[in-house]
Amino acid sequence: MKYISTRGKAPALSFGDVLLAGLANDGGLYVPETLPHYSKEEIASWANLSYQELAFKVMWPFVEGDIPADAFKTMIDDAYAGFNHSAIAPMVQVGNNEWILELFRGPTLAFKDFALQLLGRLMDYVLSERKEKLVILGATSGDTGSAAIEGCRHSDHLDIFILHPYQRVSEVQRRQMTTVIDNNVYNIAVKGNFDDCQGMVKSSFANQSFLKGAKLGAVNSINWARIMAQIVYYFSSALSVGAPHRKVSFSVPTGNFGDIFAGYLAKKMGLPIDQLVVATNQNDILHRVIAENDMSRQALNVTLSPSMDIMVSSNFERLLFDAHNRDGVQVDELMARFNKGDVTLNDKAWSYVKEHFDSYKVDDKKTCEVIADVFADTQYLLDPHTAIGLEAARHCWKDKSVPMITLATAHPVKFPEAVEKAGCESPSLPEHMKDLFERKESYDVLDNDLSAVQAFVAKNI
Ligand SMILES: Cc1ncc(COP(=O)(O)O)c(C=O)c1O
Ligand SMILES: N[C@@H](CCOP(=O)(O)O)C(=O)O
Repeated sequence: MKYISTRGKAPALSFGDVLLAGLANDGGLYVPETLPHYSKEEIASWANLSYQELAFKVMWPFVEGDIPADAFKTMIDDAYAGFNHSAIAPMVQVGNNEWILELFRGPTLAFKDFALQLLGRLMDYVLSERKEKLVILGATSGDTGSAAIEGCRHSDHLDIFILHPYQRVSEVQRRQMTTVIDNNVYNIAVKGNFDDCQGMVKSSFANQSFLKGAKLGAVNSINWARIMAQIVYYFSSALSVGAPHRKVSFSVPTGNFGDIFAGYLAKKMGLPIDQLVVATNQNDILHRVIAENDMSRQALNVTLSPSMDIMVSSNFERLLFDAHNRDGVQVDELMARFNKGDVTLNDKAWSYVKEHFDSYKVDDKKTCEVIADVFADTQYLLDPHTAIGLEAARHCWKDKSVPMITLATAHPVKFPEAVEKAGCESPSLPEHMKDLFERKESYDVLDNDLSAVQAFVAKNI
């Protein structure tokens, strides 16, 4: 499988090269040149597979040629061995035809584990084959950081630097990152917001001279392998409620547009998806562009769903590439305009976006109400991101005979502030995190300044 850049100027690469490259050297994001497509019969034949077997079926075409089948199977088995439910991504019913897909059963209690447990192993495999090392620079609004650290910390081939916005992640999220005291793990709190952190990561890819010859790698969803691993649970959950013999809809709490983009790809690969609902918090650029064709950048709000406090949604560029007939020149020009301020899409591109996505925005007050109401009705405790997803699902759901699956992207224990504001009791930490608040923390606080961050990285590799 070859991968091409959304801006059309970078060379086409194989899976192994894309995995290590992260961002394309023209500033674009890598996407598969072509997608595999599965017939209804073939998808139906996967109904009784384990999650791991299904993962192999779905992802194999993307890695074939670069990773041997047996090695890939072992990586998949190892990646999901640490999940605390045998179904890996179990489903819970919260209403008539209304489902929650629990994606927080991995070691760091967020959906990021699905991809990052695998990504660390894939990188390790490819780097050891090539006898190379990689410097990982990642940005997090709270969850990617700990999942990436957990996925990469045991590697001899990786040094990992994670930027999080100072005082803007929950305490549980921060401690999950900063209490990992390994020689190859560095946490940096940047006095800025997530977009600042992500901007620094992208600028560092554009000019890597500060690394003095070392190579930079990505763990954010700009890395194609992140998206690839997230496609699997759309298939597993849809199969469990009767697809492909019936349609299924999904509602996805959305920030960087990676998770829902994986759902869009599942649809293009043959999964009969009726609706894909983009659920946002007050940082609603994605809702505005889908509903009103308004892609203007506004100030970032601090919300009770901090992992979605994102204005520059990296993966939206991957969708824009399809919406512009995969013309990198148009995407390059559009992104240049976006970086200067606001942008509207041409009618054709906007129609494409609207054809595939519905959207809804939920504020903090409503988020708390949903957590409280669902708990009162079902005794099921939602995290604030999932609550936004569920509210958006209920608002946008067009055909109630089609099962609606809301992705539960994190465990509520990570967000006690929202849970308590909703009048619920925060659950206790799971056994493997019981002593999280007693563990020693280590992190550096740096100004919102690219050269300070790059100097820190250069000094520590
Ligand atoms: C808990 C949680 N929900 C939702 C999201 C949004 O996912 P995405 O950025 O893939 O849209 C994130 C972070 O990205 C998250 O950590
Ligand atoms: N919500 C994320 C932000 C980074 O998104 P990513 O999916 O591109 O890694 C987080 O929690 O860190």
